[in-house]
Amino acid sequence: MERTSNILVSSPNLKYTDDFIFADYEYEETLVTKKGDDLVAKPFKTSLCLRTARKVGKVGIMLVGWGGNNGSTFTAAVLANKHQLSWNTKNGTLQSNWWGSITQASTVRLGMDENGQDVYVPMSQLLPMVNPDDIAIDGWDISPLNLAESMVRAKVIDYDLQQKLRKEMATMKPRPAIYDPDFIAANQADRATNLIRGTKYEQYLQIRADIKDFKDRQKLDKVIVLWTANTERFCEVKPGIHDTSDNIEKALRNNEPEISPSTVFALAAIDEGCCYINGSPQNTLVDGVVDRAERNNVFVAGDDFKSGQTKLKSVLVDFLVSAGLKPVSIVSYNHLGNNDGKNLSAPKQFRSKEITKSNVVDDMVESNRIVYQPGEKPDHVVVIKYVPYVGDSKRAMDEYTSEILLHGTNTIVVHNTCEDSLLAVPLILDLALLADLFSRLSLKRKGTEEWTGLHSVMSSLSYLLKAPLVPAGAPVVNALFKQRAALENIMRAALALPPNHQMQLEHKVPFLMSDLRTGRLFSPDAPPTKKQKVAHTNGDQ
Ligand SMILES: NC(=O)c1ccc[n+]([C@@H]2O[C@H](COP(=O)([O-])OP(=O)(O)OC[C@H]3O[C@@H](n4cnc5c(N)ncnc54)[C@H](O)[C@@H]3O)[C@@H](O)[C@H]2O)c1
Ligand SMILES: O=P([O-])([O-])O[C@@H]1[C@@H](O)[C@H](O)[C@@H](O)[C@H](O)[C@@H]1O
Repeated sequence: MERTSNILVSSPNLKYTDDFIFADYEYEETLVTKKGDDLVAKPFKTSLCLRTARKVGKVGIMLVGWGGNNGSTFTAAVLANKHQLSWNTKNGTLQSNWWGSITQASTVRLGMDENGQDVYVPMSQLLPMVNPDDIAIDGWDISPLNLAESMVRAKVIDYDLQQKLRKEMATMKPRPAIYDPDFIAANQADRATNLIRGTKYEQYLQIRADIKDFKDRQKLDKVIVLWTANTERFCEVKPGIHDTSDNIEKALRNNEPEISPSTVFALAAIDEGCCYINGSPQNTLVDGVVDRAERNNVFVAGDDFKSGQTKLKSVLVDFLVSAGLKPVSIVSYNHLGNNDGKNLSAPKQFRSKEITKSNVVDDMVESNRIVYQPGEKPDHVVVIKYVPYVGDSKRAMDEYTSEILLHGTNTIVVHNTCEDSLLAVPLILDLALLADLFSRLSLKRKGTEEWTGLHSVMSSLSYLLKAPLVPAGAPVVNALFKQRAALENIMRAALALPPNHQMQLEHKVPFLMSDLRTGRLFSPDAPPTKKQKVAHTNGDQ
């Protein structure tokens, strides 16, 4: 698709200034209340104003775990696309791309043309977004290898492309990081030689200094800190320690053992005003961290990139349940041989991943009380095995068994082989770009003065995460296309455009079909044109 020209919305509800896009938007919902045996559905609307800052500024991403498969592959992908590199393989010459990134390689339905045909535009064109070529990258790793050495170790990028990237990536070296052997597998100890020594609080101060240093050196307007380091065991959440910002501050200063390295990174990022995103499954974002983020008006998001098996599961189960079928057994097995798989071969680290991979069907099951009794759930098993030989090429096998008409059964078996990092890296880009976009979005009730941002827990990013963190009391949505619709429609609202409802009545209702043909559909108040008069005379209503 050729790069479209700028999208301009022509509406009395939208105003462009040099600095902002202002949108008046009627947010509509339906309140359902139970009255005796009746469910009463009452539509309601809230008049909102949305404001999107147009100036994107210079954005930097600091990766925790920069030297890992994802971190090194992300860096390679940014540089390969920035320099528009091509490279030779046995299948011929290949060009760089961002396939798998919804911001860079997916489209959104903008509306329809005068013939009623859908018009799609790149998601990146809807609202001002960071250009991936302009991103500055830095980060930390407990391993001392520079990014070229890390890329070679990862064995993800084709050899010829590696050669074109090595020189520039060799100049990139991860900053020393926080290592606590109690939180990641013992088999990671041999790479843990690039460390910040001292107490947790001293380490916290060093991380803050690192962020400041990066921001100053690169003259950045914004830094996003994203965890793509090893999966940690869940921390044991303790009242008086993890529950409030003040308590976690005290615990940090007291060197509390149950404050994990990832939570130290999160607190440092938040206190430097940086959005913090958790790409792994552990419970980094405990209540005290969220409390801190809310007090500092900073965004957090997590947990665990939704890249492969789980992403497919959040589509398949949604399809089965919404089709009135009843998934009764789901088995997800995979083996892989990268360092992530090595770390996950330890029981406590696997348990973190098992949790995020298992909870993804809950909302879909809850949505259908016809096929499921209250509390009833499918059998659901997750298995991950470490097989060094296959490296980053994850082999996933899934079996979905559902009950169908008259208690028949249907079994779907899926086999999926992929370079796991090539699936995760586009999500890292999207998480960062969408976090930046939504941090430039403000809202207020129409007729009031005070603008406020979205909630600090950025649940709008849930499409990209296995176990979406949501504000207290909010429902967790895992169904992938509901998540995607939410993302698209929030972006449309910022342009004063209604949600995509997919009804296409102009192709289903004869008089609307006629209005479409005559052009009356687009200007119902205008005096009928000659075409419309003829249509009217011909009885086309
Ligand atoms: N498809 C995917 O690759 C995918 C999908 C979902 C989630 N994840 C998660 O993303 C994370 C990274 O995956 P990966 O394949 O890049 O793993 P990896 O093991 O290759 O990279 C992790 C890096 O983190 C470093 N590290 C460990 N502890 C650290 C710490 N405290 N501070 C700084 N660096 C530290 C390690 O040295 C390593 O270089 C894992 O937690 C994984 O579960 C990956
Ligand atoms: O995203 P997904 O394919 O469901 O889950 C993946 C697991 O199957 C894999 O074993 C693990 O190494 C990755 O980190 C990722 O979490």
